[in-house]
Amino acid sequence: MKKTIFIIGLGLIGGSLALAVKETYPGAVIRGYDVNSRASRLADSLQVIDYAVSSIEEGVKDADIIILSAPVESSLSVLESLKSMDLKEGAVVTDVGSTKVSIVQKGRELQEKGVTFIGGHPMAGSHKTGVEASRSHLFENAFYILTPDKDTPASRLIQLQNLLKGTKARFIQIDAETHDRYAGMISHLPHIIAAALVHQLEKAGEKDPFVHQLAAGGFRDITRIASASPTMWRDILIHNRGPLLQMIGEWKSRMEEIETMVEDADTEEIFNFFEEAKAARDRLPSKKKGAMLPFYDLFVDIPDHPGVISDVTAILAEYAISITNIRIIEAREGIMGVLRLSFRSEEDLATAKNLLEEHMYETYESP
Ligand SMILES: NC(=O)c1ccc[n+]([C@@H]2O[C@H](COP(=O)([O-])OP(=O)(O)OC[C@H]3O[C@@H](n4cnc5c(N)ncnc54)[C@H](O)[C@@H]3O)[C@@H](O)[C@H]2O)c1
Ligand SMILES: O=C(O)C(=O)C[C@]1(C(=O)O)C=C[C@@H](O)C=C1
Repeated sequence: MKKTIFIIGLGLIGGSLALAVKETYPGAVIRGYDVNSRASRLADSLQVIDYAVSSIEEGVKDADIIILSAPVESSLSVLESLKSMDLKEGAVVTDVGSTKVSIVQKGRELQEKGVTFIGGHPMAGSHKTGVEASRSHLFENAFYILTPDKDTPASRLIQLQNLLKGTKARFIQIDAETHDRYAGMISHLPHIIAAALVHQLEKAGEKDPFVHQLAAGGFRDITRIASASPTMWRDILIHNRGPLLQMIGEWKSRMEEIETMVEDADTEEIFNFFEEAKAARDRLPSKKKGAMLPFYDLFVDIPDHPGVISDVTAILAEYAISITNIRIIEAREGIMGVLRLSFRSEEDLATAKNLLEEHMYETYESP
């Protein structure tokens, strides 16, 4: 394919898309632009893009596909500025923003220019930011939501999905309002709660600084996402206010129900609360089918003795299985610890599991 792609916003998502497109279409030309010239230079020197341009006007010239991958508020400003620029007749413009209603509304205004706007949201990511964190496999097996209009030409939709097939994501189409409600529930509300938990720990730490040292396993797992970009999340909350206000209201009622159970020391209700949550959590679709699980984790029981981690990594290295992340959980002197290994793909995870089990390690996929 000899198409010209222009990516605006060269961070984690823009960079990951550029890498995925290049893997499938080495002949495609990928231009990039970022307001932050350091990000542009880095994307260029890491060869995530073919070359950086110094303005959006320059980048859109003759571009067949334009991908907006800046935070939502910035993508909205870019969409506004595209209205007065020379765009190629028939070009497709898309975005990757975590909210869709306001973006899709603004995108529609480009239609008069003979271009097609299709809203998009690859539903995988990370708490890391910047082009240096990008990887071509970031979206593998994740849902990639597209929000076309009724009058979006099917040919353009197919063209966009073909371009992005290197992401190995699962494309689905839903309307922008439904998207924002779903994303509010499974991504935005959890993010607010994670950040609020961190604030609560901070407050407690003012009186008892040692409490920070104790924040391990569970707290770290549930609050990992609170390390994400504040700019990105500010924009998400501002552009998904309606659904989020309703969900925050429901959350407060849930907290009040729990408060009552605890106040009443209602053992039966408390047990049911956890039992029902466990059953529902265990019923969630597996990684194969679910969204939002870009990391393939394997948990391995390890005895507490020197050399055990290098033994595990050597077994995997022999079969060229890359580990993308490694962490020891609950290793205390003299007892079994748990090693959490993250892999790039489900295949790597399955192979690693077989290899380690052949070497008598006990493994499991959820802790
Ligand atoms: N991080 C995730 O997990 C995730 C997942 C899916 C979608 N998204 C969405 O993707 C978008 C980008 O997120 P990210 O994680 O790549 O963030 P990032 O911070 O890694 O990258 C964003 C980049 O956009 C640049 N930028 C900001 N304003 C710009 C402008 N006006 N013109 C050009 N560049 C501009 C920034 O300088 C930065 O380099 C956001 O809209 C976010 O909602 C994020
Ligand atoms: O895995 C993470 O770190 C993320 O927060 C990724 C995550 C999410 O799952 O909520 C965050 C926002 C995006 O819009 C999509 C994905």
